[in-house]
Amino acid sequence: MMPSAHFADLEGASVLITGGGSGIGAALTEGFVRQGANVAFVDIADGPSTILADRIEKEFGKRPLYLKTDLRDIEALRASAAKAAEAHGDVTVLINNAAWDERHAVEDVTVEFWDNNQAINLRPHFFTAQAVAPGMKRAGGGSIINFTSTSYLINHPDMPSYTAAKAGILGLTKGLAGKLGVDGIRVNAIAPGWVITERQKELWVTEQALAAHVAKQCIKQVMQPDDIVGTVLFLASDASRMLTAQMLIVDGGFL
Ligand SMILES: NC(=O)c1ccc[n+]([C@@H]2O[C@H](COP(=O)([O-])OP(=O)(O)OC[C@H]3O[C@@H](n4cnc5c(N)ncnc54)[C@H](O)[C@@H]3O)[C@@H](O)[C@H]2O)c1
Repeated sequence: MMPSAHFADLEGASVLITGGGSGIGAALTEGFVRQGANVAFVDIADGPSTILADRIEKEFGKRPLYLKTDLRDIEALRASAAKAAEAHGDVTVLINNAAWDERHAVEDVTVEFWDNNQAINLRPHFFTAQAVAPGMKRAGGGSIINFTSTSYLINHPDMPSYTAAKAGILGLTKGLAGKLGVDGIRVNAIAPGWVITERQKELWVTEQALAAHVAKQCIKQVMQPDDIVGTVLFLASDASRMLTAQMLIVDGGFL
């Protein structure tokens, strides 16, 4: 369920989301459009991204700007960040959401696999921030929200390269927050628990694993992509004006 809250300062805000075409990112794209924000998103998945932009335009009369970009290509990513600012004004909300949660056995990991994994799961988070920071400074401030994951905290054994990147994102968040805070730029991380996207259903969900996971949550409900939106809106808005360098966990109270 989409959150009912309305944040007036997000109306007309220039928002850039990575991986905004499917999964949690798609819920974020819709969630920010619902607030009246001008959303640009980068993704590589043409089909879902175009279907999403069409649906949102039809439903809310406001089309998010889909910028096809492989975020492993930093020059292309920089160009897309510039296009978002051209279209909507200086980006004041950046959400680093895209990731690749491929499972991998320790013995199978090559240097190429490791580098490719980090090039999706960690490296873009720095370079998008670098790209939008001058515009945020010009605008008098901004909010950067980096997606990490509880998987690195709960002994998830099947994706060490991913969990290493997700732990790195917290270090990056704190490092950037310290540096960019003087310009009014806040940098926070959000760590979801298990959120049941279409991709999760296709690849990783089994009835047994999901039941066991939900049993450990205080709130015994399966988390949906929409359940992540409210916390991100809060972190983006001036409701969280003095909140920076933090990680908020949204996992239904997994114990
Ligand atoms: N779903 C979960 O259970 C869960 C749990 C913890 C953390 N997270 C985090 O939340 C965020 C969103 O997760 P999700 O499950 O919606 O992910 P997802 O894999 O379903 O979607 C990621 C999006 O990023 C895009 N993307 C992937 N590689 C790309 C590339 N090279 N260039 C451009 N775009 C690319 C994909 O096309 C997709 O639209 C991620 O950072 C993930 O690590 C998710």
